[in-house]
Amino acid sequence: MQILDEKSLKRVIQVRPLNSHKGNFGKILTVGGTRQYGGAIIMSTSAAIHAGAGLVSCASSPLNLTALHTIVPEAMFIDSTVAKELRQAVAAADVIVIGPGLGTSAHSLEILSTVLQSTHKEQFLIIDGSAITLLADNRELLALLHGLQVVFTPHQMEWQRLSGIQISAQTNAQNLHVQQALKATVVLKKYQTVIYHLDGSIAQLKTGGPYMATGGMGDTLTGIIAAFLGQFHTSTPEQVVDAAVYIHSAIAAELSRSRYVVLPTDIIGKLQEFMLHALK
Ligand SMILES: NC(=O)C1=CN([C@@H]2O[C@H](COP(=O)(O)OP(=O)(O)OC[C@H]3O[C@@H](n4cnc5c(N)ncnc54)[C@H](O)[C@@H]3O)[C@@H](O)[C@H]2O)[C@@H](O)CC1
Ligand SMILES: Nc1ncnc2c1ncn2[C@@H]1O[C@H](COP(=O)(O)OP(=O)(O)O)[C@@H](O)[C@H]1O
Ligand SMILES: [Mg+2]
Repeated sequence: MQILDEKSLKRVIQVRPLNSHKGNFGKILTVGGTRQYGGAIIMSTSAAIHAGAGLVSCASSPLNLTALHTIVPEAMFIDSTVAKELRQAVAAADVIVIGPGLGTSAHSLEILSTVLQSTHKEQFLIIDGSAITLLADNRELLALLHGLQVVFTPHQMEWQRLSGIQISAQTNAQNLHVQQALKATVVLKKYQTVIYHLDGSIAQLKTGGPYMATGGMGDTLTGIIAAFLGQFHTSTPEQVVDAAVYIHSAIAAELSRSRYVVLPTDIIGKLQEFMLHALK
């Protein structure tokens, strides 16, 4: 098993070519955010922007539009209640995040279904939060993932729902068995997160701690993974996911030296500086 460390990050982050533009650093679409959970998709979107994504669009309820643009005017907005707009936005993306704050209503399920039907095999699809819970409850949708490049980012309860493995029985052997059947990368989030890769290799995080236990922390991670997959093409997708998971907790660990808890938005605010330092 590989332990994630600074080297995991340094091998992925690259100096940007001078002759480049926003189109070279990934078009990201984040999908989620009901009335109740608007903050979740805003944090995912903001994290993607701060982690260097070239163009980021957020598909959400119009209720979240003003808040989104107040926090990150860099983001474009798609009305997720209009299926045609959503389909077009999915088609235009390199990386799609679905799930932060999506909720589990019938309308949330429609949005998930539209996104899964519109995603194609050249894109990366990061499935998190409510989208994992919805897939666990509507297993016929799993067939739509066939042939797609999927990264699941469940916490232990979401993984229990999707995999059927009780939290107390979530051993590497059990988890690998289900992950390999899903033919997807699984980032199992917990104290010392474990990443199960498509080739059967396993990476583990020893960085990070309970100062990260604030709602929105996982939503923020999805945006970082998306931005990294969208812009770092000299490493394998496995290495890129490892680097994104590492930087999220490495920033938290550094900030925890001077504060009791580290907020998801604190991590977002530190991404640009930390990425620059990783180049040195
Ligand atoms: N500000 C916001 O808008 C927020 C929205 N959120 C969204 O809320 C929706 C529901 O997600 P939740 O995760 O809150 O609810 P879930 O019901 O999916 O999971 C939470 C439950 O899982 C248990 N659990 C067991 N092991 C865990 C682990 N290792 N990590 C985390 N929880 C563990 C918790 O105790 C809790 O009972 C998602 O769409 C999520 O994106 C949350 O991210 C919280 C913040
Ligand atoms: N005690 C802890 N030690 C290390 N990391 C933690 C701890 N508690 C939470 N985290 C991290 O915080 C994130 C929580 O993700 P998640 O539960 O999906 O949050 P949310 O859905 O509220 O955004 C994960 O990356 C997890 O590894
Ligand atoms: Mg979550």
